[in-house]
Amino acid sequence: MSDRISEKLTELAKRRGYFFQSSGAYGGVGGFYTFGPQGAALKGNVEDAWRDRFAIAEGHMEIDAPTIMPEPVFEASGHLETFDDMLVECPECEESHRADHIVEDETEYEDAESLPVPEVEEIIAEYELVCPTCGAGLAGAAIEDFNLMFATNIGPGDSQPGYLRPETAQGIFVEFPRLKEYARNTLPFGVTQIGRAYRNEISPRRSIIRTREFTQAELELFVDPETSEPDLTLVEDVSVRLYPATEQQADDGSEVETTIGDAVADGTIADPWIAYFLGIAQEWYASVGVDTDRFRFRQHLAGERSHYASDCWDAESEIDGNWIEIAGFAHRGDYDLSKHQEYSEERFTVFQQYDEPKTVERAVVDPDMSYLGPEFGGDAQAVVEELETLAGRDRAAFEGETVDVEFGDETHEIPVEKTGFAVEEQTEAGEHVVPHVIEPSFGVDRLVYTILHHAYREDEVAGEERTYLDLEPEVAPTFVGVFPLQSDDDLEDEAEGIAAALRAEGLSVTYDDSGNIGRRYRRQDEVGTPFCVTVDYESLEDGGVTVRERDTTDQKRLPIDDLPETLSALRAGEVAFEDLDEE
Ligand SMILES: Nc1ncnc2c1ncn2[C@@H]1O[C@H](COP(=O)(O)OP(=O)(O)OP(=O)(O)O)[C@@H](O)[C@H]1O
Repeated sequence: MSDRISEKLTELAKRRGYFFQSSGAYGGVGGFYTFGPQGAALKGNVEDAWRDRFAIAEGHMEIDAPTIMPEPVFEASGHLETFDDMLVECPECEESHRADHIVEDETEYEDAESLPVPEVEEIIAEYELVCPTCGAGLAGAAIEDFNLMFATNIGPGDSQPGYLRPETAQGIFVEFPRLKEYARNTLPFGVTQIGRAYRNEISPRRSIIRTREFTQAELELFVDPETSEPDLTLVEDVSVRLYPATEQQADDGSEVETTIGDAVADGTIADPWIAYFLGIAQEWYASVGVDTDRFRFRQHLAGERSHYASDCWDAESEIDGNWIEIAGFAHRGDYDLSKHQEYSEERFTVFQQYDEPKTVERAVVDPDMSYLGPEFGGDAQAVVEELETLAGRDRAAFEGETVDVEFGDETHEIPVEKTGFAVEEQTEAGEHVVPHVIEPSFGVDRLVYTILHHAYREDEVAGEERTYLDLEPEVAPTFVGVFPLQSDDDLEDEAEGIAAALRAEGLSVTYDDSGNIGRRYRRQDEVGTPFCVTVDYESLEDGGVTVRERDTTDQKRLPIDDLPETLSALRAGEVAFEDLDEE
């Protein structure tokens, strides 16, 4: 069944309102999907569950930044320069493809993305690789670096270029100087964001797995590299399946079944913060319905990592026999904040107090800079601050006859004696630290896809084939379906009353009175609704209804008056259906 699930799921998703290609009235456009009523509800529930675990339970903040940001942000972040994929255009049919994906699909190379372009061109020629669309040979076709960001103009004219953000993270990094104030200048602290990201993917494919607009849930944890540590006792017993770089490189390498505690102890996971997040992610993924037998964490190979990341692991789920990345966990060092500090006017540091004051030698400058001249526009204090950062950072800069001071857009050469430069012993209470960043970055769409795929079931009920989604109650778009057995005013009134009472209890309810009861059950099974309630003529006499459980199709007669309480307890997992007493 496995290799057909994706196709069946795409069909089911469209028919039952999970997701479908958008703008269909105009022929559709590749890489854009609309989540229908069921899909939007499932996605919303997944996002709420993520927020509960990664923001609220961890005590982190959540922000909501714009999706369009000005060009300097992406100059600083490096996206303008390097956020490229390898584009190869077929000389025959002119279809665009990702050259690295063609190489990975057709040869033994597993990580072509990290190879230099000329090497990929050589591999294409050597293996005589062909266009996946028309079969024409690709040897000799030039590979182009294609930047994935969508460009736009902010305001009329083209004087202020902007970009749709390719990740939510930059919206957090650029606001760091303000966010650290909200954290009362104390490390570590975390900032989360759930929002849209945009990448002009060369060939979007495989349904909502690779799209051009998607949702990310990201957490940026800002830590002091010297002093901040996670509490690993909270996750040490969590069982995980790891695929470390060493195993991937070994001839007969395989995944390792271990616990977070053991993986840290034997060095398989070197970074304690990454270990911490893998532990909580493992448990959280299971709670929203990822099948942990079809889930693993894979470490990036050295060549695959971004140059600034000291370690990186991906969460991967198995879909029709292939592993797909659904989240990345990276230790990004001080790269992001240092870059924004370098390119902007702000300070991206936190003052970290020493346990005890230290005596240090420091270059100091004369605070009275008024004699520097009119070119500083009376803003001598800003020059002093500039010099102080220079003094603190780089003593060597003072060894010449002049020092270069960058101020405004210009570099000024200032004679050392005019700066009042001297070395003095000072007692310092602490220092300005550029925090390091640990980033768990979750893709919501790929997770929604994984949840649906892993929940897809086919069985037989009363001699008929049935399809159902074994969704966790916490994320299922509808928790309970309520039906009158037949078209009858009294039954309908009673059923509508029950639906209203359940909604008032905070449960998501679908009321359905169309078609025969068997079809209504099938409909809810396919949507993944855990329970259905049917009102029949006896209900009007004895105040009881039939409650049916999705997976087993077992039915029980339960009192109407208790339904809100009983169903809430079932949703919260406080009681199991099989343990409920019948009327
Ligand atoms: N085009 C996309 N469509 C849907 N989700 C995406 C897409 N690109 C990235 N994501 C999601 O965002 C998460 C974090 O983004 P990241 O930059 O690490 O992805 P990536 O390594 O570039 O992904 P890939 O290698 O598959 O392009 C991914 O794990 C994935 O779940």
